[in-house]
Amino acid sequence: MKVCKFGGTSLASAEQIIKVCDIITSDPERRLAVVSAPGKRSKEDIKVTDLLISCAEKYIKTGEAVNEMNAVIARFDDIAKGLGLDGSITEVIAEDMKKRLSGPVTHEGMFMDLLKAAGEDNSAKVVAAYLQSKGYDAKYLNPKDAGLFLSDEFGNARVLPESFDNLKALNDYEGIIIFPGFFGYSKAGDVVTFPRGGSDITGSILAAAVCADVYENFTDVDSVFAANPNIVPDAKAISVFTYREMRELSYAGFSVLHEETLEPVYRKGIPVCIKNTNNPSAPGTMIVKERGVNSDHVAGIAGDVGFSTLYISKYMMNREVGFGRKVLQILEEQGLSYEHVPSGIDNMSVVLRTKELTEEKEKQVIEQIKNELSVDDIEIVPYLALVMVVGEGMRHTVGLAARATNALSKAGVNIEMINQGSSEVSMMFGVRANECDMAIKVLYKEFFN
Ligand SMILES: Nc1ncnc2c1ncn2[C@@H]1O[C@H](COP(=O)(O)OP(=O)(O)O)[C@@H](O)[C@H]1O
Ligand SMILES: N[C@@H](CC(=O)OP(=O)(O)O)C(=O)O
Repeated sequence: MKVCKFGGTSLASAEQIIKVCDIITSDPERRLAVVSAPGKRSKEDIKVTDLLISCAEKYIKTGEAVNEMNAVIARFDDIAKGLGLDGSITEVIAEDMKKRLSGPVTHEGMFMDLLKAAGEDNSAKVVAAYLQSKGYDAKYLNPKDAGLFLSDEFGNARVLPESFDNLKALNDYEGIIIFPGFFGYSKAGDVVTFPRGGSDITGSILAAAVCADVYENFTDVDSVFAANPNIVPDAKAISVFTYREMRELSYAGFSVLHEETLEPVYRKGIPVCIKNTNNPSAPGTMIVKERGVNSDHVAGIAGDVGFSTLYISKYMMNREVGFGRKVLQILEEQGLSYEHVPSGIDNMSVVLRTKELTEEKEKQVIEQIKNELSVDDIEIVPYLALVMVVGEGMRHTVGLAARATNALSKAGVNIEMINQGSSEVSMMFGVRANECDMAIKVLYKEFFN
């Protein structure tokens, strides 16, 4: 069996959904399809998930969101009409939206997830209805009925291990299953979503659970390129990446695949193929366990903004047993996870995601570290970007770091931090956020031109 996932761009309009259904039905092995919420039809358009977030925010603030709800229903109605479906599917969606928007908000995170999930849930109902209207044996399946259980971390859920056993049964269904991505249910029965872009994760979980032959991830590009094509327009198309390379690159900014996608399929050794809904005959990019490493030492270059650095210095830090543990414990108490911890004899830097750092948490962390660890200096500096050079062949190649630093310095990009060694397949450079794109461009030129 092939598990295929279609992203928001592939579900954005009736025209796109017809392409999706043609792809599904063109191969009898494609029996399990995961769909996202309708995405942008043009650059200026708004994704349905973003409409739903605005709707939830308005309801939380004012207790009503009729206009926002109608905007969502109108998007689906437009699609249903374009697909030639009768009005009953729009009625189902309108009822569903009204139900989600009834009653008091007892928990904001929970309510937000309930609303966000409506995009994928109703998208799956529309796709299933269209396939049925064309005479196919297709059905919408709700994640609760399938047994997809998640942790109750609203907006940031992780799959619970028992889900894999539950979902195995999907193998036995003979028709086509249309499964909404992005959300599942907590053990208490509440809707919980993955982080944004998380329909990719749903697809990977299903592929692992049914031991699929391949997990096909359909998007709007012919392949994954060696750098983000929005930054390097003529970037080289890459035909094969390893799981490790793709994990590092998606962590660092290759938004084509969510960074948490690969874990379930990696464990089962299921290959992933990124393909284009608008050009399904193009071979796409394969992601596999191993690839032959030839002269392509560097496989890709990615970068992302949105990081902050906590700088701590204390004379003789190296002699203080437990110093690092105490710093990380203070972060843990504030519910903060860390990304990287480069250190020297008398200083330690901790890289954090800026979006996790509220003003209050920042104040608490600084005060606690000052009081409990008597440090000489401490500050949190925002606007850090991490740029990664990734490739399986890098560990066997001498001089790559020198080439990278040289290229950055020639372009006048100031390197704030370097981390090499914790991963055998990557080098990480911390640069100022406003120099991120420039760093990607010069590194691409150095290693690919
Ligand atoms: N290295 C890369 N290779 C290909 N696409 C990339 C890369 N980095 C970022 N992208 C972007 O990822 C987009 C596809 O991902 P996404 O917008 O999430 O699609 P979907 O709606 O299918 O989920 C592409 O249109 C492209 O702009
Ligand atoms: N619709 C959700 C989940 C998702 O995965 O979407 P997409 O496949 O369009 O990236 C979001 O916008 O975050």
